[in-house]
Amino acid sequence: MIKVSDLNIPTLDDVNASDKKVLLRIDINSPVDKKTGKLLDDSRIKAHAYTVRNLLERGNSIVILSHQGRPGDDDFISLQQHAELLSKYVGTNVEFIEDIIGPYAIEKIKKISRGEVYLLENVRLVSEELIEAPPVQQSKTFLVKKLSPYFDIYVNDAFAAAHRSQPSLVGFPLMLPSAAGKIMEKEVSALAKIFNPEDSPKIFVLGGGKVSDTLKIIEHLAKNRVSDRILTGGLVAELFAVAKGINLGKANMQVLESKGLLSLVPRARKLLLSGAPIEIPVDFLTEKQSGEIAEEPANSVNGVIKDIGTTTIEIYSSFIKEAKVITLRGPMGIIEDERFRNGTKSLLKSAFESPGYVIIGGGHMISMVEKGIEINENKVHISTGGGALLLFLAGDKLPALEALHLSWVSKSGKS
Ligand SMILES: Nc1ncnc2c1ncn2[C@@H]1O[C@H](COP(=O)(O)OP(=O)(O)OP(=O)(O)O)[C@@H](O)[C@H]1O
Ligand SMILES: O=C(O)[C@H](O)COP(=O)(O)O
Repeated sequence: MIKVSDLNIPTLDDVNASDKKVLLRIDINSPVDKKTGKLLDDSRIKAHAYTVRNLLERGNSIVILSHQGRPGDDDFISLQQHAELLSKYVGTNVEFIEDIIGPYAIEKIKKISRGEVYLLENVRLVSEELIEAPPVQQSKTFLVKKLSPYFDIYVNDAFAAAHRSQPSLVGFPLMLPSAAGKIMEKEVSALAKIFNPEDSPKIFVLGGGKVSDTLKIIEHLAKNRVSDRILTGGLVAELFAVAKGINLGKANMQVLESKGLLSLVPRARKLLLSGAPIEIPVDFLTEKQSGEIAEEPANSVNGVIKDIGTTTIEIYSSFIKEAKVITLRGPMGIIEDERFRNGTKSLLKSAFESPGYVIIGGGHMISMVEKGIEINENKVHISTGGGALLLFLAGDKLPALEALHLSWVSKSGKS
């Protein structure tokens, strides 16, 4: 059993998870190369392979659900590549099923035998999966009603998606005996150990492109007074720069406008005015239409912002080196292009050199952790989570964990 604030969450040791037909939800949503459509990082796939192996050792048959990207985005792709990589890391064939709730998937699921593993197609192809609603409502969706009759238990290992109240994450626990998987268990226990609310200063380095989500996270961090300093990068920094009244130039304003981010400026401004400890870059690495790359002060930017500049790296690094806990999520720049990785890589280096605890989250951020470097697990936690990690650290109750608790209470009669 794991305890998250006042909630008991069942683990694989609390339910009968041997010789069963298991429906397993994982989060193998990974960064994708926009040009080739190939996965740029397989950290999450590698992590969840551990849970799949553990369930196989218990004599189960396993059907896996996961998502990749969001409809309309470049990284909204099939899970075929993921199945190949998962097979490699599990050490057994993970058959890719190009269906989710249709007759083909159902026939395959009916006939699955002990020791077999199937990965169903990207669950976000089912439109219901995009709608967030309470567990009771999600338990009545097509997805949950169609799949649950064929399984004995539901295992949720998707810590990285635990902040979403979507059917595949919160609907099944009301229909089936349910438990947290190994990665979910490991994440929650490690974070409870490493993230002591008393430790200070706590620094959050927040970048990347999920600006609306990150704004919500910063609102929660500020409201719950969890952070001493928030160092912004990526598009998140651009939003706060505009909210501060800095003119980022026509090209960057167009980028923000085309992504619908200008509507967030009033919320960002309110946070700044309320005294939230938000820092923005003093310089950027930019690219002009001619292809020329330059470092420009934040208040006189001409090119398109691609990374933070060297003075910002120096200032941010000095804060990082004095922190007791450093949490990093979302890159500082457009890391798909190696010319714009320096900001992110330098801040990661500073974090590793700092005496403080380091928590790294988000698919793009963890892809920048150098392969093969030695990680001291007592000092560094590399999370599979991005948004979920931050909301968990901000003290929010994650819907997927709440649903597992609800399942435990209703199926066992215990609290
Ligand atoms: N200045 C910028 N302008 C445009 N895009 C940016 C900028 N800086 C970073 N990005 C983009 O942000 C994306 C990654 O952001 P994202 O918020 O998804 O981070 P993440 O670490 O993958 O978190 P998660 O796993 O939770 O999605 C990258 O594709 C990167 O190109
Ligand atoms: O990468 C993530 O944070 C998770 O996979 C959740 O993805 P989402 O933000 O598209 O729901």
